[in-house]
Amino acid sequence: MAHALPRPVPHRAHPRHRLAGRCVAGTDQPAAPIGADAVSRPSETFRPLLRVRELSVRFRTRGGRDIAAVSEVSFDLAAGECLALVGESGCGKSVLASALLGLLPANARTSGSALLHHPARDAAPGPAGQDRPLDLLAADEATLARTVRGRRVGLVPQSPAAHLTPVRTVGSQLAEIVRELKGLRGKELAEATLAAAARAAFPADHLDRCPHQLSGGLAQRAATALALVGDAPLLLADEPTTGLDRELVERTVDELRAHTDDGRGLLLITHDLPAAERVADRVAVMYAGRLVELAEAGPFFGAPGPRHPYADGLLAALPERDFVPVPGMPPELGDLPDGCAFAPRCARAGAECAQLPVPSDGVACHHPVTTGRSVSASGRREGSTA
Ligand SMILES: Nc1ncnc2c1ncn2[C@@H]1O[C@H](COP(=O)(O)OP(=O)(O)OP(=O)(O)O)[C@@H](O)[C@H]1O
Ligand code: NI
Repeated sequence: MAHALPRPVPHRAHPRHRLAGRCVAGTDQPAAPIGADAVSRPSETFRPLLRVRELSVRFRTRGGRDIAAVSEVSFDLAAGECLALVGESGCGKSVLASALLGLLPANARTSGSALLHHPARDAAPGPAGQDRPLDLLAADEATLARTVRGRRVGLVPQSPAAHLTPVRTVGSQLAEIVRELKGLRGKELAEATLAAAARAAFPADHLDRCPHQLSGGLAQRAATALALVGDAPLLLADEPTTGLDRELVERTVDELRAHTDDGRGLLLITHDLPAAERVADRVAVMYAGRLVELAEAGPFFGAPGPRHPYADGLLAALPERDFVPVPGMPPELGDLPDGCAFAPRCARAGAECAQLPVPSDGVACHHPVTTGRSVSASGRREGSTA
């Protein structure tokens, strides 16, 4: 049975297609570069929703080894923007999202900053300092629990089953969140709960089921419905389309994209590059804990294509393209080289790759790719190969 969302967002209407190759949504500033040079970006008019600088996460194992899960990640997320975060399994995407929400385990140590702004109020700072951005990495647990999670930052978790209460129906969990965040009661609450389920294409006739009675795809939709209720200014969606068929993938990412209307932001963590191409304004590519490329989605998926050899390989691995996987395996995050971590898998690697590349103009590579590609992630032809 098809469970329709109220209004699928037409692909061509996305802001990215109006902005591709130009500026970050709603600003006069170019897209943020990665790495240390991002810090020096002009900031008088650019008011990002989220400004992450030099974010690192280290896990200390029982054996005393350090796992470098996230290293010196810097990026901005503008109001109204969808940023897709992509990269192979284990490269640190979920750890990054957990760090932003204060959900890391006790053996984790973070450094850097992640400033969450009040988009509407930042234009006119208030007298009592209430409008100052909140550093999510420095905030205490009470602040995160009371004012951030679900309210200022929503999360579609990667493992919905682990985040849903197993012994309560989806309907009661959804109603509880709607009551808490919207203050509704009685008939209005029932109607708003049904509407919240429909937003994530969760079928109304399954609301009386407990999470363990649901398929993986339905549990995913339940988690998405819960995350959307608060209309949080920033939404982190960690693999929100796992277990969904193509049509539902597209409906789900369109609904998430619609979340960015009215100046809200979306960080979409996904393995699904065609889904990222469909809705993202920009793409951040992560490898072994580092951002290796941060690019406008239009040129990245179309022409001239990605510039980091790893990003180029990720796109080439798609069935719609060359269907050739990136050779080799990602490195152990507990035993990273001093230089470029991708070098052992990179056909372009040379002696200079023993040094860590300094990010420049959105790419961290000593010898970025310069030739273009001709086919989009979804297989669409986008002009000739450069
Ligand atoms: N508590 C922990 N202790 C030690 N290492 C951890 C811990 N949690 C995560 N890691 C490691 O951090 C790395 C990054 O994991 P993460 O879950 O962020 O990857 P990911 O990019 O989200 O992958 P996937 O696409 O499979 O979800 C992995 O190597 C993982 O083993
Ligand atoms: Ni993950």
